[in-house]
Amino acid sequence: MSTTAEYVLTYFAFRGRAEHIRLLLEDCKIPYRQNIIPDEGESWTPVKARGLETGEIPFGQLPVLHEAGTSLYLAQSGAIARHLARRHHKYGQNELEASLADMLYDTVSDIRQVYRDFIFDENWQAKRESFVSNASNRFALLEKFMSSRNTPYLVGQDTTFADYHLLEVIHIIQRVQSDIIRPYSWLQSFCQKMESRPNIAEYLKSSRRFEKPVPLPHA
Ligand SMILES: N[C@@H](CCC(=O)N[C@@H](CS)C(=O)NCC(=O)O)C(=O)O
Repeated sequence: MSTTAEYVLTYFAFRGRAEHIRLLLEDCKIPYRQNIIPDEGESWTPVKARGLETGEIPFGQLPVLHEAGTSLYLAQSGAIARHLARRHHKYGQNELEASLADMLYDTVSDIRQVYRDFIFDENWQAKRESFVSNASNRFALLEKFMSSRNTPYLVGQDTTFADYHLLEVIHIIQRVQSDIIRPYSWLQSFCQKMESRPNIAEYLKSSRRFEKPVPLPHA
């Protein structure tokens, strides 16, 4: 990571909603600095209050991306991913590809939401089977869509911001069910391609990568 950071990404000490942004930054070798808030409790409360006051955390939630040398403090993980994608050529080659990237990003967000609902459910143990079945059905639909398109990445020959989101969502769901994408050959080959991109492979092994998706013992 460069010391002359172009971007500062503020988030907590876990993967959460920042991870696909980190993956994009890392894959594109975009200089950035992480401003890590140790937890969502004691250390966060004063940071949030100050961030709301100064406008540096505009809606009191993280992640926030700050562009060095500007007054831009961008909240909302989807807006941040799209902003970086526009700036760094990860939004497809034309309007049609951009729209496909949007659709697929939102489709992946829906799968992530199913995962979130499951892990934050106090009866998560009882709901494990139905979660796995729901997630697998959603992956099956994505597999069918992608098999008919037959591109190496979601939109085409190169990655878009949607691909980093999908990789992370597969990774977090594999922690619940390690063979979740075994029936799906496109998804398997996608994962292999993403994980073997040199900058991603290096990042996944690095100390910059947080192990936990969220700070829950079962996640
Ligand atoms: N829609 C927002 C949701 C952001 C969000 O829920 N952030 C959580 C962490 S994942 C947060 O900041 N929680 C602390 C709080 O709300 O005080 C996004 O995608 O960025």
